[in-house]
Amino acid sequence: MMDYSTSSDLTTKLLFRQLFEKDSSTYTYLLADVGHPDKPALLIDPVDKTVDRDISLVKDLGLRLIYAINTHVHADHITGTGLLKTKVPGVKSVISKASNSKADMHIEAGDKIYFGDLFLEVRATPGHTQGCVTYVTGDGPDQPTPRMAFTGDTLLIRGCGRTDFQGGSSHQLYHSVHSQIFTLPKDTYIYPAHDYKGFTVSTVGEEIQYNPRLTKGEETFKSIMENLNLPYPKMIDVAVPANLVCGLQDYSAESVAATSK
Ligand SMILES: N[C@@H](CCC(=O)N[C@@H](CSS)C(=O)NCC(=O)O)C(=O)O
Ligand SMILES: [Fe+2]
Repeated sequence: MMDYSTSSDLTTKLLFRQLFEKDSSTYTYLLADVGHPDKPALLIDPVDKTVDRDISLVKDLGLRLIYAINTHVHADHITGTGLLKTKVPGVKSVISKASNSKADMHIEAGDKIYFGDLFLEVRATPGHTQGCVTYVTGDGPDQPTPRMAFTGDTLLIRGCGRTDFQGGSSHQLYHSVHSQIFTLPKDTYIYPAHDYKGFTVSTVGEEIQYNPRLTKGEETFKSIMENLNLPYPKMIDVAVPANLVCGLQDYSAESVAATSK
């Protein structure tokens, strides 16, 4: 009798959705282990404005949301992680220790964030901000998972995050990308936190070959970054202080305590 448990069946354990918030051109990612009886799920870089959409999708798919994760302290929109905590019981907020922000869990390089049998591994990729991290999918015990890197604003498709505020450093960003992202297998999918040109996904191999900034030597890269002449994000003065407390704009003692416990 034929064995139909082919490798494509084995990869169906990971449920993956890419979601978009149009005002800030932000991607939010939903991942879940649907092979696990609880169907545990996580959201990467949720936006406050689209939290209800995300919760509704989680419900439709019968998932149990356990983590709301940020790649960094965003400057252009308010994170949905704090709001998700108030709307979905049991959700834990996650951000890097180096971001110096309030969250339930502070992660650092090498940590693994498990959802069911699957996990995300943390890589420190500072440069756009001091606390930027990239989350890379890892395999379950006996199931291969498509390899994906959630790069936040460190590596964008054919671009990269700016380095002119929030402790940014083009020297650090250059080395983060070359040592932590470009060393991943070339077929690793790149999923960034934003896209302004209509791209949705790239690969490590594609960016090594075609990224117009990061294919250059470091000195040329620094010069490109110094001459971007981008206006500051419109929401920076509101977004950064709010995102340092998980996106909750209510600074009452109860709310901050709830966010940081
Ligand atoms: N116009 C937008 C902000 C655009 C912007 O500055 N994007 C950031 C990522 S969000 S912190 C960035 O790093 N861009 C790099 C680039 O090359 O575009 C707004 O006003 O919100
Ligand atoms: Fe950013």
